Amino acid sequence: MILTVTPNPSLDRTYEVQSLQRGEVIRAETERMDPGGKGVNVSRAVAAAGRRTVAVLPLGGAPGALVAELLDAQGIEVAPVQIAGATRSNIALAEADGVLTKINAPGPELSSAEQERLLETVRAQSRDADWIACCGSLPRGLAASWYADAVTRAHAGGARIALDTSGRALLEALPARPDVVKPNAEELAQAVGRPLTTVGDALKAAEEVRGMGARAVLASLGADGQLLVADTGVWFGTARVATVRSNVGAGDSSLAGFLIAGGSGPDALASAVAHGAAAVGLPGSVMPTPADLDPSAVTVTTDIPLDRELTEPAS
Ligand SMILES: Nc1ncnc2c1ncn2[C@@H]1O[C@H](COP(=O)(O)OP(=O)(O)OP(=O)(O)O)[C@@H](O)[C@H]1O
Ligand SMILES: O=P(O)(O)OC[C@@]1(O)O[C@H](CO)[C@@H](O)[C@@H]1O
Repeated sequence: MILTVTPNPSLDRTYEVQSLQRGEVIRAETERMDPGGKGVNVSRAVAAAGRRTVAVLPLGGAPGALVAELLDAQGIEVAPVQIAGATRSNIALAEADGVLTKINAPGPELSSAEQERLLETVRAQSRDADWIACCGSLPRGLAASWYADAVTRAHAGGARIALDTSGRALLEALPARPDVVKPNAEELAQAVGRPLTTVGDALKAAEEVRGMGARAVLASLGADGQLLVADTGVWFGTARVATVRSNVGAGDSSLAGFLIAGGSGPDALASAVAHGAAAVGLPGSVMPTPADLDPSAVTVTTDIPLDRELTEPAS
């Protein structure tokens, strides 16, 4: 079973617009709502693959009730922690040329009693978890060391931990030795404190993050693919993508693909890349089903193109 923990979930609202003009009223062509937050998306992708998953998340207010309803409609098993504050709503504005602008709200503040209930729910649910994916930003009230504590407790219970967060929450969790971390290029650049312009830069940064405690690093490099850096080897994966519709949740879909395929080695990387590529072809944060995957479009190699410039250099 893959347990996911999303301390700061969201109601994701995506609007497809022709283009953005600051200061203007922009009429959207389509709108959609998805239950969101990184761990929630991992659970949605794992469930779409027909595998068992439970999503632990605090929920509150009308947006929280809607997130619960949407997850229920998708058949996702949820272990909710009811909170007094309202779950946030995050906005994605998808322009016709493929550029996506995202506005992420800070989310509610969790009281100390709510924080305790969240940890207790994770503990109770983690008994039969093979993997625990701890994902996303921390809401106000949770200390930057929260993921570090969660990793330590989960390891004590025997589960493996995948961590997808950024900034201080990531840096403070690394010494607790998560089994895999999944930074994107920007998060990787932030973690090592320098810009990344080539695949080689990303590889060096990932090795440094392993030096800080991560057992393996699955670095997602947007359109440039993914790097898996582990003690068993280094692999680079890419996939052909016909149309990019929305990259919201592509990283989460990738992490789900990685965990579904065992969570280590080149086959897991191939699954991660196939899931990321399929996710970008779908609207909003719709997670791919096995029918959306095209394994024949995926290439995984140990021949790392160190000098290849990143399409979007990260700083
Ligand atoms: N423009 C693109 N073209 C092709 N593949 C893409 C593109 N964007 C993303 N992907 C695929 O999806 C994976 C994850 O994307 P990305 O690195 O943007 O994740 P992320 O920033 O963590 O996303 P999110 O936080 O929205 O889940 C990439 O490594 C790649 O395999
Ligand atoms: O603010 P965070 O927690 O860093 O990210 C939240 C979020 O952007 O991540 C998901 C995409 O990965 C979305 O469903 C959600 O809106």
